[in-house]
Amino acid sequence: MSPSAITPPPSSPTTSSPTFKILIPEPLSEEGLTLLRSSTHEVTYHPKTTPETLASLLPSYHALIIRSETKVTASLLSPDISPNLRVIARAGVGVDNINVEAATKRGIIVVNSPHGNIAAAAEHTIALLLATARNVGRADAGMKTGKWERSKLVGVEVGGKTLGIIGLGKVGMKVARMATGLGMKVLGLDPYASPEIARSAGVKLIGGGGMEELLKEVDFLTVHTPLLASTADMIGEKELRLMKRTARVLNVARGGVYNEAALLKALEEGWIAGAGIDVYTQEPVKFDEESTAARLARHPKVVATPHLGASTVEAQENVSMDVCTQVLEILRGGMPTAAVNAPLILPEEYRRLEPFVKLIERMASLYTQHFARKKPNRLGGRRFELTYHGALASVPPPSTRPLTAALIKGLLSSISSHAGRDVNIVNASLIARERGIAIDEKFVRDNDTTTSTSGSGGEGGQVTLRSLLTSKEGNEDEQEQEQVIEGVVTSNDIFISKLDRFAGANFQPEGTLLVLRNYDRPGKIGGVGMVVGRHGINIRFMQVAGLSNSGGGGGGGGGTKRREGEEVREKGKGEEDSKEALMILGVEGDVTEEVVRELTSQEGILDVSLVRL
Ligand SMILES: NC(=O)C1=CN([C@@H]2O[C@H](COP(=O)(O)OP(=O)(O)OC[C@H]3O[C@@H](n4cnc5c(N)ncnc54)[C@H](O)[C@@H]3O)[C@@H](O)[C@H]2O)C=CC1
Ligand SMILES: O=C(O)C(=O)COP(=O)(O)O
Repeated sequence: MSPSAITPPPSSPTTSSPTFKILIPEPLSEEGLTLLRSSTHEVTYHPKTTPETLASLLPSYHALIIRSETKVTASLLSPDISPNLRVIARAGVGVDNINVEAATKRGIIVVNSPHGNIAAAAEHTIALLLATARNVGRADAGMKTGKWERSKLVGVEVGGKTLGIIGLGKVGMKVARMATGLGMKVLGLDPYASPEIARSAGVKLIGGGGMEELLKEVDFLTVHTPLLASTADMIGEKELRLMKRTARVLNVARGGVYNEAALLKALEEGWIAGAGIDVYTQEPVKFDEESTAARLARHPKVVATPHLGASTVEAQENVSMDVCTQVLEILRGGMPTAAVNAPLILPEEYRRLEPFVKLIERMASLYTQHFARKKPNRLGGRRFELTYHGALASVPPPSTRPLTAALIKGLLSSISSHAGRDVNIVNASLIARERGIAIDEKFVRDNDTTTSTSGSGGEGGQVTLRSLLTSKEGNEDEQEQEQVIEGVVTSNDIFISKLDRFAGANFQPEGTLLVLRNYDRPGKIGGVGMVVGRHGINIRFMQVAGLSNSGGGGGGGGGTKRREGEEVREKGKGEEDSKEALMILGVEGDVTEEVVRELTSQEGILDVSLVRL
């Protein structure tokens, strides 16, 4: 996807293939590892890294790929321990082992694999359901020690029984469908579930406050919520006491959604009949410490597995590919498909926004380097208005966060004073607020403006970036009150069509540009050509833009490309001396301060900006 949506490599051009460092401190399936190793990045695979080693390794890494055992705490996310970190990828669903808030504050993107192991988790739940019902664990353990026990291990059938599911998300719904297939009656509790979808899966949705009703009725209970402050200890002593003495409970969600001490007591005192447990508050369970988790895992009425919900060959391939693909995409500046701390934007929507993201980022960077270069701290206290015309205005996207993030990123990328943080979709609005930059957006459905996108099919559009002072300062000259850049997306390319008061040129915002404001008099182009030629600088293109109100764009050639050495007809002969024009040169070579000084001292040149995009 986009080479410019999120974060460019530190001080390296986005066009090259940068090398970043990726750390994988937990087991990860080979498919994703192979993908990472085929990139230009440096991959460190240490599947048994201890927390201490992790802290010592992290400073030099840009990406961290983990599963459930690595705890990414706020202290690991402090700038001194992980100064370069830009993405944490969870090869699985649950992100309760990551301090997402601390990551967000630092603009670190957190991604996961929301679908990759869902089938595995649901199937494991059914495995525990049946194993718990039929004492499979104890029977197997007995056989291994030579015991042929039949009468002690009489189980119960699940067909015709009632299963209660708390949390009807991806895993919960899958479990529901499988359970109805086993002939079970399914009751569901989830304040955010869709009643239609639940009904279509044969689930009777219990209304809000229906926990008590559900607990009293079910023969089996399974929880499939994430571990959140609101779901921690959701099933405790009070809830377990409401259940039938013959009921069995399952936990393939997270240790902590059931209160472990209460569950142990319920099993020991016979308030419930059994449990199937895959996840614990302490992982790995420390058996030598006799923790509550260890006592539960050892309990004869418990079928215990060591967090195996996602441990199938297929699920591990899925999650590994999901997160490795996203990590590579993020490291090359693109959009993740499953960012936990960024607004969800569908890949097809992002593809549509991609050229606009690129255009706006370049427009904003041009803004800073052209208008604000002498006073970069003056970005704060300005209001930036993005006006979308054409396709984007006709069918506005569900989210313009990538566009506003591109604006902030472009504004700040050429100046280093944004506290060393990379700007991305995760932290852009926070950084803008901190810097006093206000952003407005407008959608203008006018047919006229789309004319500049002719030939672009339906996907073209025009964006106007207008910057206004929010407070008028005494010494501000008039030109600084309102500054404008207009850009155009055609189906294949992006162009700048207006810069400040000057229009008539259409230049591609890329590479090194020299933007010269001059009196529109003969001889200017020759003089400029001489200076750059003397310094061995090659001119890729030259365009001249005239005052936009001078009629017909007045831009000396209306955007006609001029190459070095070509005979060019100087514009403005006979016009008043005071009339200004803008000369835009795309150049290759070492444009030093000296070159800029020399150009500025040329007769009739009012102002020169060096812009690197
Ligand atoms: N044991 C394992 O290896 C695995 C465990 N998991 C765990 O399963 C959890 C669920 O995964 P998904 O189904 O993919 O998540 P999901 O986000 O699709 O579904 C979670 C559901 O819980 C509901 N919910 C949240 N708070 C609730 C509450 N207080 N009461 C009732 N419902 C509530 C939500 O509305 C949502 O529908 C994950 O967060 C993870 O912790 C997931 C995969 C493997
Ligand atoms: O995806 C999840 O939420 C899981 O719990 C899977 O954990 P794991 O990656 O197997 O350590």
